[in-house]
Amino acid sequence: MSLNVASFSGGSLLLAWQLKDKHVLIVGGGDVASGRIESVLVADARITLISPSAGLHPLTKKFIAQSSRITHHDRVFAGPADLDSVDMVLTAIDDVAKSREICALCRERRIPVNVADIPPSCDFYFGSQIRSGPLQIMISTNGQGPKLANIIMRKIEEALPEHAGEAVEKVGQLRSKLRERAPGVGGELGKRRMRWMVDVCNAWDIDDLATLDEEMMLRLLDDGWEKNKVPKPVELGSGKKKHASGSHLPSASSLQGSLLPTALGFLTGVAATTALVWAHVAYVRR
Ligand SMILES: C[C@@]1(CC(=O)O)C2=NC(=C\c3[nH]c(c(CCC(=O)O)c3CC(=O)O)Cc3[nH]c(c(CC(=O)O)c3CCC(=O)O)/C=C3\N/C(=C\2)[C@@H](CCC(=O)O)[C@]3(C)CC(=O)O)/[C@H]1CCC(=O)O
Ligand SMILES: NC(=O)c1ccc[n+]([C@@H]2O[C@H](COP(=O)([O-])OP(=O)(O)OC[C@H]3O[C@@H](n4cnc5c(N)ncnc54)[C@H](O)[C@@H]3O)[C@@H](O)[C@H]2O)c1
Repeated sequence: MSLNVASFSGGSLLLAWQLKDKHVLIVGGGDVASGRIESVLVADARITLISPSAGLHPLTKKFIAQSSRITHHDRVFAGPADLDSVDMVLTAIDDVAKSREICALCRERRIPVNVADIPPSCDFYFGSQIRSGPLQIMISTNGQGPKLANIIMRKIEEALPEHAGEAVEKVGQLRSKLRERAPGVGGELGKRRMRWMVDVCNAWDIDDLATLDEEMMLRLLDDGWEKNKVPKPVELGSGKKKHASGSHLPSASSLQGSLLPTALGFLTGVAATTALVWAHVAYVRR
């Protein structure tokens, strides 16, 4: 097969950007900003939100009230000083000239910036998201069809194995236990560790991986890793157990119904929040 290097063009770099404890400035507090807050909170960033209180979306108000990681300034963007020690800027304001001005200030300072719905002022685009625990899927049309990204996301969501997120979580736990037994980076041990993990992932199907509990993981390591083989799920009792909950993958827009209540501790507000989320989702932007 020949390599067509000329076709390696016209896309964007897809990454899982690590924002933990980084400082993200969000300018604006409306409908679009509330979605940005959701995306950034789940990445454990610190958020400064600059937006007059009068224009805050109800969901934005809830986020401000319930997250200690958001600092809200009840005012408009004041200029370059607002960009001090900021790692990323997201603007979602109904003022195109001001948006472009903020973008220019960010670019002078080499701060990555996204200006909602103005592609030339974006260093990166948002996408349609599916999240289930550590499993994260982003659908991007590279600016060509955001609504289509949302439609394709729903189709992928339907096609995913029901317990994919749990399986990923369990594999993560198994890998960290394995690293305790076989620590270090690289070398022969590293190669053997990676080969064994690949074999486990190939030999076990996703639903079986999702049933791994503490005891099964220990047995898998004792009877598998230590003896350089991969026991079948049935040998460890998988397949006999039922999942505690038949969970369907939540989309990013239903995130408040799964991750954020735990993180923000607002169980009592779940019903109201869910209603807001649905209102947010149903909002027709054009
Ligand atoms: C995915 C999603 C993520 C998010 O924003 O969270 C997202 N837009 C979403 C929805 C949406 N946006 C628009 C509509 C109306 C229908 C339509 O126009 O198709 C709908 C549909 C709806 O609202 O239902 C209007 C729109 N959007 C942009 C422009 C400007 C332009 O195209 O020039 C215009 C036209 C303005 C005009 O006409 O004046 C630009 C961008 N929007 C992007 C992301 C980036 C590219 C992502 C990609 O290509 O995949 C990019 C480039 C920059 C950015 O904002 O990051 C989110 C769906 C989340 C979900 O629900 O799953
Ligand atoms: N939601 C939509 O229907 C939609 C669709 C396409 C494009 N957009 C674009 O996305 C952006 C945001 O949309 P939205 O629906 O969230 O708007 P919105 O009107 O609901 O919210 C705008 C927010 O920005 C704040 N704001 C305005 N000027 C500000 C400033 N100088 N400093 C700080 N805050 C300021 C307002 O107080 C408000 O909270 C706009 O550019 C809009 O044109 C929105």
